[in-house]
Amino acid sequence: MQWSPTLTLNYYYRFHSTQPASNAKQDLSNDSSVRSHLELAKLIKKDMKEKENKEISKSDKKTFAENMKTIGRILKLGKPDWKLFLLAIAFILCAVLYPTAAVKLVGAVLDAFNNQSKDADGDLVVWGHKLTTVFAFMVPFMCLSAVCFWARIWVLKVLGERLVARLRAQVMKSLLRHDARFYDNDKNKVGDLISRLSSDAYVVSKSITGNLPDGLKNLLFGIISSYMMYSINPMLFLVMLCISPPITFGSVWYGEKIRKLSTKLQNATAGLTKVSEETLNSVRLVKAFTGEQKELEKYSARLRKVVGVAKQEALAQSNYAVSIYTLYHVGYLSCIAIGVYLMMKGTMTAGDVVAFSMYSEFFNSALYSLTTTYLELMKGAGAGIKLFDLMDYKSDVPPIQGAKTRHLPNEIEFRNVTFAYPTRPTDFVFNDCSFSIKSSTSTCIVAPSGAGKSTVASLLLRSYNIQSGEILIGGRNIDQIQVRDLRRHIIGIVQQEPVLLSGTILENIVYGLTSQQIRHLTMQDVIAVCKQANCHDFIESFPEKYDTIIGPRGASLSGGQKQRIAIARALIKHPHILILDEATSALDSKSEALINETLRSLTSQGKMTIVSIAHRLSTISKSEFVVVLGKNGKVVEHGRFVELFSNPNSELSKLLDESANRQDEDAVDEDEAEEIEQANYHAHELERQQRQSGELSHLREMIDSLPHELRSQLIEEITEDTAEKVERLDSTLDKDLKR
Ligand SMILES: Nc1ncnc2c1ncn2[C@@H]1O[C@H](COP(=O)(O)OP(=O)(O)OP(=O)(O)O)[C@@H](O)[C@H]1O
Repeated sequence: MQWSPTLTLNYYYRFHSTQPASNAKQDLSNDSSVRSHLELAKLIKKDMKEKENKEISKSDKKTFAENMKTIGRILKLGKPDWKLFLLAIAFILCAVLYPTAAVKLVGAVLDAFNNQSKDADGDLVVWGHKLTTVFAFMVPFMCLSAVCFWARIWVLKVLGERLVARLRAQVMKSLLRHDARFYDNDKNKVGDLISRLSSDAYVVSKSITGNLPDGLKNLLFGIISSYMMYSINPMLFLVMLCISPPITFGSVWYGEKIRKLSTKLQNATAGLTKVSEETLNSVRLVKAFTGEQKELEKYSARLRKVVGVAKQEALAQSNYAVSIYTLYHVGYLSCIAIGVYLMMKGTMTAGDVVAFSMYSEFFNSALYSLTTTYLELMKGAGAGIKLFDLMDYKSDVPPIQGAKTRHLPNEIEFRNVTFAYPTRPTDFVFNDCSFSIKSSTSTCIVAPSGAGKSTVASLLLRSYNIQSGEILIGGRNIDQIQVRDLRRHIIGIVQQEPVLLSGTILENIVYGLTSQQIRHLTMQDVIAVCKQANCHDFIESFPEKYDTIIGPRGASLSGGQKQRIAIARALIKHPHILILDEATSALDSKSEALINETLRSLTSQGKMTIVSIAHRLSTISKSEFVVVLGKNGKVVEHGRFVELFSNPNSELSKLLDESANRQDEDAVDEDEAEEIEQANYHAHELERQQRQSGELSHLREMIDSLPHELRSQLIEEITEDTAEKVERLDSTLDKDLKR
């Protein structure tokens, strides 16, 4: 089926019509055009996104109790700072008292002025004191309030940063403890996790340290101004109370809508971070495949989404603000109107009306802010739930459970192991698989691509739990050994694509050692290991030698140099078992031979069992034993390399023949191509020669057909030079034909 815009429309229509989505997907999947399959990929991603959104909206519907529980958990994180928190509250109290007293003073001064209450010196008397005395008290009070205001902001900022640091540290700690299953999950992409650690932690901290004290301040404002209004005029206060609830309920209802939109915005921003993170991490690949435009389009699509949600949020926020503003001023104006009416009736003084209206403003704004506080708290709780979800994940492989073990005999046994990756639970990589590896030997795992060689390494490191069977090291089931000890003291690994961390070469080499081990280590020890790994010479050739900074992920080193440092990093741990997963694939034959010599001497001294994973015959042949895995998840052959290799019917020979044939086929293809090229050249030359000789004979025929005299005359006229030219042409033709 050819792809066409009509087809796209068709599928679009189907997706938005009653036709089941699975049918459209099926059609696309059966289609042979690449565009259909790319379209299918888009639909699959869309499905995944929808699923994710459903989960988000489910988590949005957390109950009030759950949210409160989360807030309690967040507050617990701030426990070490409770004294600082109390201090902040004291500052808030002090900062609140001054403005409420100032309002009272305004009313009192107005009334004193209206009533002309003066003392014998003719000075205005307020609250039984001269106005100057009252001001002499109010000015330092105001200064103290300003200091408290400043201190409140400072203390809360510090509190917030400490809380967010504690939260981030705890999340990071849990993330580092999670097993491979967690990271295999598509939900836990690195970009998402980074976004959780940065923005969600910030939202939590802001909602607790910013909102909780603000809420407290507004609560105090609300209580004090209610009391003041009640004391000025209880009836007017009751009227106020009738107007205020709509503000409260309106705020809560609309605020909830805004909260949902801002969660949506947070998620859209997280998506943007994810895309940019992936693109920038693979920037070399993007450039090599000129994928800049594609990446920019992906990023722009995400940006458009963010702007779209931000627009919705902006609209909701302006609607919210204008409704609150209207309600708020309706309350305020009604209060003034009733106050003036009461003043005219003589039941209230002008000072009381002014003070009451100012208190009502405090009251309303406190009520409004309290609803915002509530919503922000809920937002913080939402972000907190996501962070606590990350922290609460239960690893299948807890790092510190099991017996502490530092020394074990080096033999390995896979006993009836059945295993499928958690993300593909029905696709069994091993099915009742058994083999054993003798102590202090070197064994190579050989298998067709995708048959599970690297999975053997993952299972030995206990990155995953197996479904059934046992994996034994030195006769002990590895699920009874503490994972941390297993990885720290028993197994050393050099991975297919060794990852180095930013820092110096030395830091990378000693990365796997504990601080105690480093304390007893000398530079001579490091150099000895680096010589074994054949990396000492090139490290010494750098100006900063072992203190050379190697850039992020070892960017300033070649693939082979990285591999050798990774080998040194594994060897320096003196592991009982060394796993080499295509560990020497980037090395030249000289370096590989040197390293193999080191490994041979380590195994012959009985210090180490080596399990290597390789494709190349040169690497496989260095191992004493070979385990051949089949595609059926079982071992198809196991034995000494020499014996299996010398037997042409062995599975190993067949596997190696297959790959050799593949190489031969490639070579045959190259020969064929050369032959075709040569044949084309000959054909072309022949054609040219025929054309030339054809033209010549035609000329001869023309000359022969001329009358005798004319022919002689023409021949005379043709100079010797021309004859020579013809001769030369003839001889060239002869040469060409001979060639
Ligand atoms: N994290 C994972 N989640 C799900 N499936 C996985 C995961 N890692 C590997 N697989 C699948 O498990 C199977 C075995 O993979 P493995 O990497 O062990 O093969 P391999 O023999 O080392 O292959 P190669 O020689 O190509 O490196 C493959 O089908 C692979 O797609």
